[in-house]
Amino acid sequence: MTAVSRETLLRLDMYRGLVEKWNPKINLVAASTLPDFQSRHLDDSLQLVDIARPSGGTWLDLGSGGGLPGIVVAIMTADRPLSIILVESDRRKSAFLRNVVRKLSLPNVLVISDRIMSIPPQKADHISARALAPLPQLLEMVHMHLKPTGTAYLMKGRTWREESAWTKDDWQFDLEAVPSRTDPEAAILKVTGVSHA
Ligand SMILES: C[S@@+](CC[C@H](N)C(=O)[O-])C[C@H]1O[C@@H](n2cnc3c(N)ncnc32)[C@H](O)[C@@H]1O
Repeated sequence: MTAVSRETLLRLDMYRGLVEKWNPKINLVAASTLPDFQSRHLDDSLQLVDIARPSGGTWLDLGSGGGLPGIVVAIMTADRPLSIILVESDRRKSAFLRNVVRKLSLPNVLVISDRIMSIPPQKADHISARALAPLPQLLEMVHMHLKPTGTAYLMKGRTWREESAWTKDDWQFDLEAVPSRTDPEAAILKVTGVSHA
């Protein structure tokens, strides 16, 4: 991670505290992963900001859950003209996300409590998704919500190669797989130019 301000570190710490506080009630992350929150969740999300280096426009995080990676992106880019939208269908998790946005005084973050395919097309410059769905379903969502010139960052585990093969008959897209810093079997799939085959 590049050098960050004291305010950013404070916000990351407050975020971790809120996840720890609410996790027993709403299961934001697997309880077994809480002791490793930094390496399993924060570092995993932080690498996305280094890869994408967003300077402005809109960032749409699909299926945000407890805010990974969306809240982390919002914390790291709070001084940039980037509008962030978190989409999460679970009402309790959306309420948690709104609470985090308020407590951390995060500017430019909107939480939409609805299903991804039920909201109007967002024409986003950047899309992220972590632990949400298999690649064919993610491409459907990305196709609906990404600008033609935008980039999606799909955080995938060890099955990403197989999942890419499942998409061949239905989708055309350009893909660059960036190896994950936190898991040697995982990758961040940088996807552009999504269209039906
Ligand atoms: C496995 S969790 C992952 C959450 C978070 N991205 C993370 O990595 O910790 C998937 C989340 O996506 C949400 N979700 C699943 N399908 C969705 C949909 N169609 N629209 C909106 N949210 C959805 C679920 O409610 C859940 O919170």
